[in-house]
Amino acid sequence: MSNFMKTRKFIEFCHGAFDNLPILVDFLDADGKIIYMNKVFADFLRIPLEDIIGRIVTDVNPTSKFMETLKAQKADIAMRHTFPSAGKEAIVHRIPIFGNDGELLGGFGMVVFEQVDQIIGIIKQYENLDRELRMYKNELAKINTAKYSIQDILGDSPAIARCKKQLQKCSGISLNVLIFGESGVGKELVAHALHNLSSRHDQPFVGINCSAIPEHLLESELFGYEEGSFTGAKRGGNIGKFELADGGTIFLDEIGDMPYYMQAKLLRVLQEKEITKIGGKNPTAIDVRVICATHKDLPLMIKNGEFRDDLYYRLNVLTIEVPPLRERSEDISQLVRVFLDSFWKESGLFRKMSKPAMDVLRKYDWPGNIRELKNVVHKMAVNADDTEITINDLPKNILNASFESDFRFANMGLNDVLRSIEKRMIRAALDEAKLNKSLAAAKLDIPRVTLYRKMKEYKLE
Ligand SMILES: Nc1ncnc2c1ncn2[C@@H]1O[C@H](COP(=O)(O)OP(=O)(O)OP(=O)(O)O)[C@@H](O)[C@H]1O
Repeated sequence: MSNFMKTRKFIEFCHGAFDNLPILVDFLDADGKIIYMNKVFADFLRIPLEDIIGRIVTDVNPTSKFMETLKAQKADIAMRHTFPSAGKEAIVHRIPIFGNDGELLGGFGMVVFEQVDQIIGIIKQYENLDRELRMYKNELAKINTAKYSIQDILGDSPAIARCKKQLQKCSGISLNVLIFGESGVGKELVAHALHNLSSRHDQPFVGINCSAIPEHLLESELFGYEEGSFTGAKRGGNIGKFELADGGTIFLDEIGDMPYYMQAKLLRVLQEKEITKIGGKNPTAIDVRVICATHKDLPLMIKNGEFRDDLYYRLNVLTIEVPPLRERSEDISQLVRVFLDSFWKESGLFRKMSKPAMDVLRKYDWPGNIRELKNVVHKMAVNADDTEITINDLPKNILNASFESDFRFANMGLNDVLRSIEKRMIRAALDEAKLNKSLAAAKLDIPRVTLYRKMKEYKLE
């Protein structure tokens, strides 16, 4: 072998292998004599090739450390080295070559980066990309977090206390959860709180509303797609919500609106614990807790052939029922107070609810639940002329419903009903006017003397 490196055959081999490569390469014999160098290396050194071959490496390049490498018989990998003739600092490999018996045959040299500035540039570019990536990851983490905790679920009524107790129980068990309840009762809030109470709280929480995504996009939203899997697919493909939620929780809101064929795909994901992107060949394992919510009657949907029973049984392991607001009217005053406080913070306008107005709100049966209550309170706060929101600021439908519910079963004649309404309105106006008769008369839009007469008549003095 020692002979072979010095043979013409070896030099011919080097010419064939390295002459046309754009990589800077040379070979030395065991004494440090350069036996081969390709032209790109000689050009880099700015020394004619014929003045290099056959000379000791330090004669060609006085700063060379190759003699030390040969002496130490140990490779120097990715070393910084200055080539004075080129006027450049480069990164080089110096590798000793050994024969079968372990004897030193020579050395192989290679310039990895011709200029250290190049790598510094590459490192800077990499650092910038890394910084950008971290920024996007942070942004993504901010989007994919559960915003609400159990403390945000207001109310102390027995109905909501039962719900919160069940929530706490479910949070400790890492199984899928189905949340059900009417629209606007706070199912999404419960899902957030459930994630925040669970052991996955520092992992992503990714929500998707199955009814808000067009049917043909739902699969790619959930599972992602590979590049070129359909016309209009983005370069590099797209990551799906399940993958985004890996390690954490996915919240599938309005699960009752998931198309039937997608229900089968979801069931497969729950069973196999892996997802396959659209256009992808290999499944990826995922560890995601699934929380679903619906206001629909899933057993009825199963009967009608609209929801898969196998998926239902898979999802229905742990359930939380969120009660409608009409079953927890004790909580209304607290909710109103908190909504008015947040309105104050947002708008700078201080408002409080008068007692008669609050009484009506408490009696109303709120088909739109807390969402409706929140909207109504905010609207009344905006429209009120004074800091106190009065009965006059109530939406007509709520006021009418309040009177209707009072008189529907009362078995009273029209005159009695009218008198009762009149008496109640006068009492409310007096309450709100803090017994200031002129103000109360103005509120009722009647002369003061009429108010006095009616107060006497209804014994409201
Ligand atoms: N217990 C609660 N305390 C405070 N705010 C609540 C409570 N429950 C619900 N809300 C508020 O009511 C609104 C509706 O809640 P949410 O969206 O969670 O209801 P939902 O049951 O998921 O409705 P849908 O079925 O229409 O999706 C939100 O603004 C939410 O912040």
